[in-house]
Order: sequence, then C-alpha cells, then structure tokens
Amino acid sequence: MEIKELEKVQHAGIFGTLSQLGHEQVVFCQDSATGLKAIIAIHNTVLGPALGGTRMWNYTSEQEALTDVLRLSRGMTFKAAISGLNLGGGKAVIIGDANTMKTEAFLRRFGKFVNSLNGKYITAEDVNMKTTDMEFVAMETKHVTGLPESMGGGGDPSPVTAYGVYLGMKATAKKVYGNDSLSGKKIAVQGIGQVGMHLVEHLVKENATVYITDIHEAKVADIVRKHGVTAVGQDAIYDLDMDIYAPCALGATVNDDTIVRLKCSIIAGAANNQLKDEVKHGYMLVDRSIAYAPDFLINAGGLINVYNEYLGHYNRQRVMEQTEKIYDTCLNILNLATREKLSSQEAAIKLCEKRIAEMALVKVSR
Ligand SMILES: NC(=O)c1ccc[n+]([C@@H]2O[C@H](COP(=O)([O-])OP(=O)(O)OC[C@H]3O[C@@H](n4cnc5c(N)ncnc54)[C@H](O)[C@@H]3O)[C@@H](O)[C@H]2O)c1
Repeated sequence: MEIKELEKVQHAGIFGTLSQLGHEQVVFCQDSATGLKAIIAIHNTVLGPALGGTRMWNYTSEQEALTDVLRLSRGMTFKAAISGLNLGGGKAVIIGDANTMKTEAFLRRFGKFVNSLNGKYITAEDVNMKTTDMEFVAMETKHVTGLPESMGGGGDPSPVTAYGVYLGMKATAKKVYGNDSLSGKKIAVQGIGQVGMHLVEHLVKENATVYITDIHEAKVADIVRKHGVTAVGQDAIYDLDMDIYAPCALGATVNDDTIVRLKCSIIAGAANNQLKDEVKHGYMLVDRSIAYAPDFLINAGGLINVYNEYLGHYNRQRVMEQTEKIYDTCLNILNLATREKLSSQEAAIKLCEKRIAEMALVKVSR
C-alpha cells in the first residue's frame, strides 16, 4: 500500500485505519522525564507474539511516525507468516534524534514499556538502534532478540538475509529461464551495505556479471577492488542492460518512474517495501513481464535468525537450513501467481492470509 493511500485511510480516524489494516493494538509510550515518545504497533498475533525491530527516526510529524509503524508492523506479519514461523507482526518507532536523545534512562524507559506488554511484543534492533542501545533495553525486559553473540545472541543476521535473497533470486531465475544458474547473468546490486556486500560474494562465486552502486564511493571502490565487479551511477542503475535488478538499499524504488526504465526480467533484492504501491506496481511488473520475488519472503533470513535466537539453543546451521526453504516457497508463489493471474506480491499475501486464517481456527479449537 502506498504511503499516500495509507494517509488517506488514516483520515478515516485511527480506529478506521486500524480496522482497514487489521491491527490489533497500538501503544503510545510517553515519558516526560527522559523525553521518550514511542509507538508500538502490534499488527497480528494469531501465529505467535508480534516480533519486529525498534526504529528511531527524526520523523517530521507524529502522523509520519504512525504511518511508518503501521506499515512496517503489517509487513512483519506477512514476513513471519510466509516463512512458516510461529510469530506475529509488530514494530516500534521512537520519535527523535538518535544522535542526541539516547541516554541510558531513555532506553531503559523504553524497555519498561516493551516489558509492560508481557511478551506480546518482542523487540530487536532496527534503523538507528545499535547493539549497545539494545543492551540497555534488555536490562528492563527479556522480550528482546537479535542480541550479539557476546550476549548469547545469534549475531549479525545480514549474511543469513543475503543467503535467502540469493536463493530467492535463483528460484526466480528457475521460473523465468528454466534453470536456476546465475552464471553469466548481468545482475545489478543497489546498495552494498551489510546484505548487499554478502549478496555480491554469492553472485561472484557463481560467475554472474555483477554491477554495483552505492552512495558511499569508498565502499564501492573497495568492493570493485575485492571482487572485480563494475561500478555504475546511482541513477544509471535503472537504465542498465541487465537481467536482474537487486534493490538492497531503500524501499519504494520500484515505482511509476523506474518501472518504465527497467530492462531486466527479474527483480529480487533485500530492501523492504520495494514496490511503492504494492498493488499497482505489482501488476505493472506483470504487464512488463518482469518477475518479482516478493521482498518480505526472500529477505526473511534475518527474521528466521532472530526467531531461532528467541526460541533458545541458537544454531546457525539450523537457521541456514530453514532459510533454504525460501527457494521452494518463492517458486511456489511465482507458479501460483501465474496460475491465478495474480501479481507475485498478491499471491504471497494470499498465502499468508490463508495460513493466518487456518491457524486462527486451530487456536479456537484448542
Ligand atoms: N540486514 C538485514 O538482515 C536485513 C533484513 C531484512 C531486510 N533488510 C533490508 O535490506 C536493505 C539493506 O539492509 P542492510 O542491512 O544491508 O543495510 P545497510 O544500511 O547496511 O546498507 C544499505 C546500503 O545502501 C546504501 N544506499 C543508501 N541509499 C542509497 C541509494 N540511493 N543508492 C544506492 N545505495 C544507497 C547505503 O550507503 C548502504 O551502503 C534495507 O532496506 C533493510 O531494511 C535488511
């Protein structure tokens, strides 16, 4: 759903909005002593407790923060559901300047709010929340996951996410080209951060022809030197003669302006919410015969990682094995989309809603 659409929905009033998007609970957290202003959104807990990171951002308005947390928490529900995890979807946003406001008291106060939900919401790191911040949050609540290995956690989830994206890309290649080899395919990776960097390693190993872009020129130069890949301009990436476009930086890069420029046959990347409008742009891709690997499915490796940590007895090999299922799920969704003449995004959401509806019945019958 496009942000503008969401804002329109919100004119229906907060309860109208929650009902349209399907949220269960939204908690506004305020503490004058520390200046904390946070919103915790619990979208759906049919499959399990709502898990999702805490993002700190200098939102320009409270409306913007609310829109973000509602959109992100809904996405988490789908990510958990499609990955077969017993988790619901939630997210938290903290409004303010992450460089100046995060004191120990501020973060521990936030931890207390998380704790007051008694495990219905489980938090983790997200944008502008560092491991050291989460250590303070964890002093007030045990409902935190995604902790560093030194604290008994699973460590950096990015290599797992990258592996899932790579397998989702291969599954989509199988659907489009009849075999899943990426050898010789021209693949453009937008954003070579934690995930993009590991994705490039998989692609180079498979002899793909890799192009990269990033806003950090030094990072680009480093990866070019290390892997012999080719750098392209930040905007030029959309016009590249390529087989696969892998958005691994920002959301909403698949939109009215870019779809008409993209010459690829596949879009498969790590970024969340790649389609600016999940309905309109999902179908624009169908019309242009571009296969789209749903982002919330193929980037779920990180969630699988923190879920395993949350269950206890973390084991990286088991995490990787669970992440490997992304390949089959992706192929099934692409085939379902073809059979039912749906966009792949809609086909994936349909499967999520089916699982949630069925599990709701199982819960009632307990
Ligand atoms: N890290 C994970 O496990 C994980 C899991 C699921 C989803 N994601 C999503 O995947 C994406 C990448 O995650 P990450 O952890 O690698 O983040 P990151 O911040 O480490 O990397 C993002 C990279 O994108 C670059 N970038 C920003 N704007 C750009 C632009 N306009 N053009 C080109 N490059 C640009 C940044 O400089 C940075 O190098 C994010 O959207 C994130 O939300 C990450």
